[in-house]
Amino acid sequence: MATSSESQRKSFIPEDMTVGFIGAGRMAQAMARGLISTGVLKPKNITASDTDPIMLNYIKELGVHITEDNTQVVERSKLIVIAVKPNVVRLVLKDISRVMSPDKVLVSIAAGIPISTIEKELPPKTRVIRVMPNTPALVQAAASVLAPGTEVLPGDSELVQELLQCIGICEAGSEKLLDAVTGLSGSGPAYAFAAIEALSDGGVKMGLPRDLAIKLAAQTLLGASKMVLETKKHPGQLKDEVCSPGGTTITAMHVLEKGGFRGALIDAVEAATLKARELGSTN
Ligand SMILES: NC(=O)C1=CN([C@@H]2O[C@H](COP(=O)(O)OP(=O)(O)OC[C@H]3O[C@@H](n4cnc5c(N)ncnc54)[C@H](O)[C@@H]3O)[C@@H](O)[C@H]2O)C=CC1
Ligand SMILES: O=C(O)[C@@H]1CCC=N1
Repeated sequence: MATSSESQRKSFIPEDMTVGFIGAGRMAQAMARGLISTGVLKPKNITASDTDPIMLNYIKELGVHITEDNTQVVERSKLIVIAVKPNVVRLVLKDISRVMSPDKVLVSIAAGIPISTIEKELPPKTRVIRVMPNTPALVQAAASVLAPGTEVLPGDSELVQELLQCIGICEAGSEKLLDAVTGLSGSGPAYAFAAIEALSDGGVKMGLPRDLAIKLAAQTLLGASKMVLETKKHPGQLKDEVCSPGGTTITAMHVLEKGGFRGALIDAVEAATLKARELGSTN
């Protein structure tokens, strides 16, 4: 139950909040669907643009306004989310620069693209916030980190954080963290999906039906994640609590160690982080 101080906490999201997505692909669809299903945004207050009519048709199913004109998204929205691939960001910013005004907030979710690059393409005083979310936004389980630009006003970061907290967790951080956030939680759902698939392959190999194996693998990752978040115990301690002396789990952990399981995950996060940095310097 919410405490009285929580229920009285000021909301930064106005009743008539309007949000626009430039690029109506996977992330825009996940975020729009997540925000609509929590009830925090009305579909009529969302506008999405894309150069691909097929993507526009998908997102239209949510009841949002669609357009092929990126400037219309800006004109119709208080908060504009840049959700195109990193190599298209500059082009889009040039496209919308003449209609951006200081009463709007621009959020970029593009991997690697620094705030300074975004601010340079837009009129002075443009309020920019860079965010790294992830696809579980679709089911209100996103992990996001935001970093404010140089021109944000009091309340801007809080507004974006509150919106993102409607679809998961959102931490405020500094920009220097964002490439590593990309390598860990931005790309991380793919690592987890691969783990679920591989675990279920193991189950199938040992005789389980595929659908049961996938369900058990997914629920096991979900349950383990909830235990880390809710018990606040160190994951190493929780791992130890599963490992009975001389038992099945420690035997399997030995196999994982020999296979370089932890090293592979550390390498994966490092590689994705370095790639995010590279995207920032080449785009
Ligand atoms: N997919 C993911 O898990 C995550 C992606 N991101 C970032 O989000 C951004 C979008 O990624 P996705 O949604 O995966 O890509 P996507 O390819 O699914 O969507 C991008 C959309 O932009 C459209 N587009 C291309 N040029 C355009 C233009 N000039 N004007 C308007 N729309 C245009 C494309 O047709 C496409 O539908 C990227 O910058 C990525 O780094 C961030 C976090 C997670
Ligand atoms: O793979 C990518 O580049 C994007 C950024 C984070 C997740 N997907």
